[in-house]
Amino acid sequence: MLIINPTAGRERAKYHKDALKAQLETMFDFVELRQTEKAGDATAWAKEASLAGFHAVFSMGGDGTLNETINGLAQANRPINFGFIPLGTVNDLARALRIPLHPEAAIAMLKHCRTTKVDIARANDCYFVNTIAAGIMPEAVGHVSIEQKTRLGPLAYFLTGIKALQNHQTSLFKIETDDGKMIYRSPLLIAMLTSSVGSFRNIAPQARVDDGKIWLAVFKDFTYLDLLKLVPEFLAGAPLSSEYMTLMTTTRAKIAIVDDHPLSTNMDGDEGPAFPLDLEVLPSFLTVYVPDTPDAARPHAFPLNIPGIP
Ligand SMILES: Nc1ncnc2c1ncn2[C@@H]1O[C@H](COP(=O)(O)OP(=O)(O)OP(=O)(O)O)[C@@H](O)[C@H]1O
Repeated sequence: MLIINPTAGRERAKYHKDALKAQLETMFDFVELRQTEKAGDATAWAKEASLAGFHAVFSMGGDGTLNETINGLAQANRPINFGFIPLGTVNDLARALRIPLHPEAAIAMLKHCRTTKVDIARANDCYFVNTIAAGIMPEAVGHVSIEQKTRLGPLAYFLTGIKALQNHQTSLFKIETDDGKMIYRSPLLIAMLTSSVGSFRNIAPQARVDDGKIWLAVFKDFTYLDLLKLVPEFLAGAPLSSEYMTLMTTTRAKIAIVDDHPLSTNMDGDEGPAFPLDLEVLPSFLTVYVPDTPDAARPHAFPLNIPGIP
């Protein structure tokens, strides 16, 4: 089954859907193409395909479409292959798996592909494949406009987030992991499964898509001087030091907000479930089509995130 979001990535799917279907017809006996009409379609159809015993589900769209499709596969909980053609602004999973960010190249990649295992995680009754984040920064990036995304690419999220961090709004988080209970006051908390977060690789560069771990970063409050020092280093690809965050790994986490200030979450780029969060990794749940090169699951070496350059 091929699920396409015709509105994703500034409606670019129409230019690529025929080539993708034709490529898939060389790989499978039968390809059913469906185009989403609303939120929830990709989840329902991926689940339907999985329960019906389809060999594979492919999706073409941004991170929202990817997340919806994965939720359908997780709800069905059957063995099935998964492939995707990125059309969005950030495309963290594609970056982490070295799937080309240009649709034509990603379709061509399917001529010489293999499958690899990828972890997903459950957050309450939803699933994610990249990140779940909470704090002033993810709340702000939820309001980035299509114009900003078009003009600046992933930098639109970064600049909006940095601006928001200057508000110094923090929350008191109670975190229970494999290592025990902790309390942190923090402006930003990110749980990650891959090394690519908002297209950057500085937070948990060691994370592997199949390491069976949730990487949890709890940030310290940033002063103006911290930001001045940090931003150029961050943009140049330097890993973030423990001076600015506590980084831990776990297979489960329960996270609650202790103070009264309500906070929403952002999951794979869209609004996520509400606190308290119950996180659990599902190791190697997905079997994903990736380039047939030995280093396919390694991160890109290129550290700078220049809009339009993968
Ligand atoms: N036909 C449709 N019309 C409007 N919205 C749709 C339609 N089909 C799906 N959607 C919704 O569009 C949302 C956004 O899609 P997606 O994130 O894939 O694209 P995008 O916003 O262009 O990508 P990015 O955020 O990475 O730039 C999805 O979460 C989905 O619920």
